Amino acid sequence: MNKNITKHYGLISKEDRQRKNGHKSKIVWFTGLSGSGKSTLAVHLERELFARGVNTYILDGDNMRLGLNKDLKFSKEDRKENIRRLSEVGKLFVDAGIVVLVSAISPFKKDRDEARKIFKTDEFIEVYVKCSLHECERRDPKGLYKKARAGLIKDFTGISSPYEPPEYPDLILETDKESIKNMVTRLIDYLVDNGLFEV
Ligand SMILES: Nc1ncnc2c1ncn2[C@@H]1O[C@H](COP(=O)(O)OS(=O)(=O)O)[C@@H](OP(=O)(O)O)[C@H]1O
Ligand SMILES: Nc1ncnc2c1ncn2[C@@H]1O[C@H](COP(=O)(O)OP(=O)(O)O)[C@@H](O)[C@H]1O
Repeated sequence: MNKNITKHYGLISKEDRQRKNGHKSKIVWFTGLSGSGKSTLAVHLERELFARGVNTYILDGDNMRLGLNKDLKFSKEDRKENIRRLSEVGKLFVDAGIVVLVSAISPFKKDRDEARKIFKTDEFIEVYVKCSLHECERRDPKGLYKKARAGLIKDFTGISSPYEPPEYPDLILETDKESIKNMVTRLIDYLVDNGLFEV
């Protein structure tokens, strides 16, 4: 921390923005294996929230790695930095009054816990997108498991790099057992029951 840096405060607060928007701002953090269904759930949840007048934005690991995070690879250190940046960008969105949906493998518990720490308790919702490796590999929507098994991708999560499941996620969605529609309904119910529209 540079002691010569001073924080500046605006005249409009996060709470002012939430009141104007008619909803709280939150970060919904989807974690799970590649192919578990994080992006699919995020886009379907966004559509349902949008239909209810909620201001949303998706931060997708893959997409962020095409821009802001293009200097990062998949070592443990780079994944840590990836998650740190996603959480910091997510915090800016939450400050701006948005419900931000993060879709990132985020395989390490410590990195997810660090991300959670920079938010208020009820702002950060960890969603474990649970799906067996066998099923993710069967889906293989981008053909990456096939490449990883052939040794063409190093440090591939689930194959040659670990995934640490969350111990106490706020929600568990089992995408090899439940329909997308049901899971999105559960997500919306969770958000509403936890005060999304109470501003
Ligand atoms: N080695 C390796 N391991 C895992 N994933 C890989 C790898 N190389 C490329 N990809 C593609 O990158 C996407 C994961 O990026 P993330 O930013 O979500 O990863 S992480 O949170 O930093 O672990 C991931 O996207 P999803 O399949 O949507 O999860 C893959 O498309
Ligand atoms: N119940 C389900 N929930 C989410 N995705 C599912 C489900 N059933 C099948 N799928 C499919 O699994 C794949 C998941 O891919 P994706 O959403 O890109 O995962 P991730 O973002 O975790 O890598 C998609 O092709 C999706 O259509």
